Amino acid sequence: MKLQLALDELKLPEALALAEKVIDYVDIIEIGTPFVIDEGMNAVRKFREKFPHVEILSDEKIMDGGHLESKLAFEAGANYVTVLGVTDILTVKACLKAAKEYNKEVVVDMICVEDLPTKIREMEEIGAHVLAVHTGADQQAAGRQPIDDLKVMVAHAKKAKIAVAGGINSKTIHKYVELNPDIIIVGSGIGNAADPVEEARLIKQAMTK
Ligand SMILES: O=C([C@H](O)CO)[C@H](O)[C@H](O)COP(=O)(O)O
Repeated sequence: MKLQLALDELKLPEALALAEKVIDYVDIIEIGTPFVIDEGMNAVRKFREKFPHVEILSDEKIMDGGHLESKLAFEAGANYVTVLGVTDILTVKACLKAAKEYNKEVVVDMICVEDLPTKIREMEEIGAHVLAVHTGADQQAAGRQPIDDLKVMVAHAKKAKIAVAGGINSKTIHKYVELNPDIIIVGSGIGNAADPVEEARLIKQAMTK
């Protein structure tokens, strides 16, 4: 089970400094969507330079132009790029084509997908590498969590790797670990913690028990 650190809210120097502090507990560094909007692929390149052996995900949440936008991430050094499950299947296929050319992986973010079982089947049929259930920040503010979607994902996914995101922290990590996803994504739980290193340590400890 991998821990993905989502870097969403920081500027590049602060994000690099945070990652350096917690890197021992982190398997995948996510250049989060707000960070991508702010810094572009420059952030992916800087993290690739600084952490040559750590996996990097570019959270572009692609909605169109799947091949071109995936290529940007892979050429900058990302191992994974995200595409939205709610988009056209042609866009996801275009991301997968780029991933094959660069020997990288595509994560389908299932945020706002209404019929998860059908979408899971469609995404597995075309060979998506990772399927991520995700309760977004605005949904979290309305009190929602990704645990029920993760249960549906675990019941229906047969071959894709499974990821989960949405407000997870050291207090809630255990119920997600019990469902044994391949990747647990934590952003604000670590980034906004009073002691981010201790929070990352507790989360990783819960994942490795
Ligand atoms: O994908 C994310 C969100 O849409 C902002 O871009 C976050 O990276 C993801 O939800 C993890 O962050 P937390 O929910 O704060 O753990």
